[in-house]
Amino acid sequence: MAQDLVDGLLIKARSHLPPPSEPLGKLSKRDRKGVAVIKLKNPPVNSLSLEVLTEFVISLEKLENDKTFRGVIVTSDCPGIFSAGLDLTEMCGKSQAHYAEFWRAVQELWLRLYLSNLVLIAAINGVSPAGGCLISLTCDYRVLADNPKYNIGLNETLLGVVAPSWFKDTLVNTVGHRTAERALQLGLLFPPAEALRVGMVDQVVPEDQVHSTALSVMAQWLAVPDHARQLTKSLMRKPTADRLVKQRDADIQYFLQFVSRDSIQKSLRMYLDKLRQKKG
Ligand SMILES: CCCCCCC/C=C/C(=O)SCCNC(=O)CCNC(=O)[C@H](O)C(C)(C)COP(=O)(O)OP(=O)(O)OC[C@H]1O[C@@H](n2cnc3c(N)ncnc32)[C@H](O)[C@@H]1OP(=O)(O)O
Repeated sequence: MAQDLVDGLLIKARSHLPPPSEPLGKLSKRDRKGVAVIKLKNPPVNSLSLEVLTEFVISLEKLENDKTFRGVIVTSDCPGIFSAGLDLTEMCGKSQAHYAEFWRAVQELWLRLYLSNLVLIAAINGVSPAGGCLISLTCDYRVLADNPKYNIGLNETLLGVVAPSWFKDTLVNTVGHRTAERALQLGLLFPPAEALRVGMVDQVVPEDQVHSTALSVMAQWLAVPDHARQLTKSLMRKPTADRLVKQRDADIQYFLQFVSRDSIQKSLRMYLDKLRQKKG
């Protein structure tokens, strides 16, 4: 893989342009070695369309297979928005085959991220609801920019849908059962200070320090021998991932049934209309 990936890897919805070079902060070259940056770029809100999900998986797979890389910083190229979560238009008015393909892609990205051998650090530089939050929760460490607008959480119930069991498991594994239960039932989106208090994120820092902090944290995680850290990560996470692996097809069937219901289609459409009308 091209060496310039060390400096940045843009995931774009409609382009496969080579990544622009990006300064990697104050760390020395040695510290930066082996660290790639995945910047989500699907304006206006970095929604996770089928195309973005697929490109994300391909990029991760390439990085996993390239032994030059030991860590990835996941961040956003859209100002103020880490990711608006799953692309709601992929779940509205489409065919069963499309829903199945979309959901398999969501599963695949989660599995890739959650079980990645790489150190993944989320540099959360914007609002991060639902699927956006899930991406950050799969990372090994989360740094959130201190901006009151940058809420983070699994707000699915507010859309009238249910976060799947593996979304729930990812949250429980991060914040514990009681906090997860309350957050999931109420669809809570936490502002930075609250997100830190409940353990949804590991650090809150001024906005201009998110990237440099992510790099410092990365250096600490990369100081641990890879094989020991990777096996420990697997020990912690594989039981959760295996629960989905064992019932992937059933999970897709459940999603198909759920998303095809008239009541769910109505809820999703109303939510999208509300977003669109917000502009006035
Ligand atoms: C058994 C399984 C059941 C199903 C489980 C499904 C699990 C679901 C997971 C999800 O991730 S669902 C998505 C949840 N996401 C949200 O609730 C976020 C919604 N968006 C927002 O709150 C805001 O857009 C924002 C992210 C805070 C940004 O606000 P801003 O004011 O900057 O932009 P907007 O004007 O609101 O949006 C611009 C543009 O983008 C469209 N849009 C926003 N979010 C999405 C999305 N998730 N998917 C598709 N499109 C989205 C929005 O409608 C606007 O469109 P236009 O009006 O420009 O056409």
